[in-house]
Amino acid sequence: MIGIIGGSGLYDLPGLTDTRWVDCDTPWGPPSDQVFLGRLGDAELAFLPRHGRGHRVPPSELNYRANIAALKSLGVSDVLSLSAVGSLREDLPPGCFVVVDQFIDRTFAREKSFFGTGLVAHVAMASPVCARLGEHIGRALEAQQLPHRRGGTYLVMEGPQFSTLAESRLYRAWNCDVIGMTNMPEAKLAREAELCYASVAMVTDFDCWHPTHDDVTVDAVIRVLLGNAAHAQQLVARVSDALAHDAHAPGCACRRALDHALITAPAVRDPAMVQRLQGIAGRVLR
Ligand SMILES: CSC[C@H]1O[C@H](OP(=O)(O)O)[C@H](O)[C@@H]1O
Ligand SMILES: Nc1ncnc2[nH]cnc12
Repeated sequence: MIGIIGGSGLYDLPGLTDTRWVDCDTPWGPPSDQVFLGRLGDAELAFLPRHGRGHRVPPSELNYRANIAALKSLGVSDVLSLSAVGSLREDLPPGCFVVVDQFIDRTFAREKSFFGTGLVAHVAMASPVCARLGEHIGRALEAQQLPHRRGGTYLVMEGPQFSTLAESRLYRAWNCDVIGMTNMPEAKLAREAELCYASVAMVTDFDCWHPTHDDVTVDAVIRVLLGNAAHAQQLVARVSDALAHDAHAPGCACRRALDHALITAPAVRDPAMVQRLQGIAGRVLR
């Protein structure tokens, strides 16, 4: 099953058949909303609006662990994340799509791991995005002839306020390409859950650094997003179809991310923690 996490402005997924909204609960609590299940061609989809329908939950209060655990519990193996971002580069104007391949995580007020005292794990994050999934997204954007760039660094800020001018200039000096508030710890948790994860960033604004463009506002973000919603939906359809027929998926390294990650000696593992983690790490805990 393919998981779609819809960001700002993307609160449903039209065009599916056999649809239903289902409740999910996880050992970390409930996700942002019910999950929308349905079929699109040969693909089974599970869609979760990241902020809940109507955009109720701000980035710092999202239960990222519950969102990822809920998708995993439904049988999701690949997660396509859709996000609104500000651009930190002149050559990435609003309306452009970026297939993100790196992150700088500047968030500080979020739970970032399923693991902890009693069962410690360290997964690799050098390549935070599934290259196979990123390739499918790149091909789909090309086929749709949408303005896009393959590869880019997404700076994840805590928010909810937008950046100061000094911060925006700093992130540009760090060679970041786009800025948003949500893809971390989402990508880290997907890796811990052994899910293939990739993010498509839809540029909605030039943040606040650009000398001849207005500073970002929610209105401007939503205006650009709504103008691109149909493109995003077509992208989901193309990528889902490619994934449904991808024979390489089972061999993907993301799906074995926990092979060498657990460090707590089996004899001193907390049994309650081990129990809680069955849905996430059961493959290596049995
Ligand atoms: C509505 S502008 C700020 C908001 O939009 C982005 O969210 P998402 O990644 O879910 O599309 C950004 O990260 C902020 O949360
Ligand atoms: N400029 C910006 N900063 C942070 N998050 C955003 N989401 C969309 N535009 C953004």
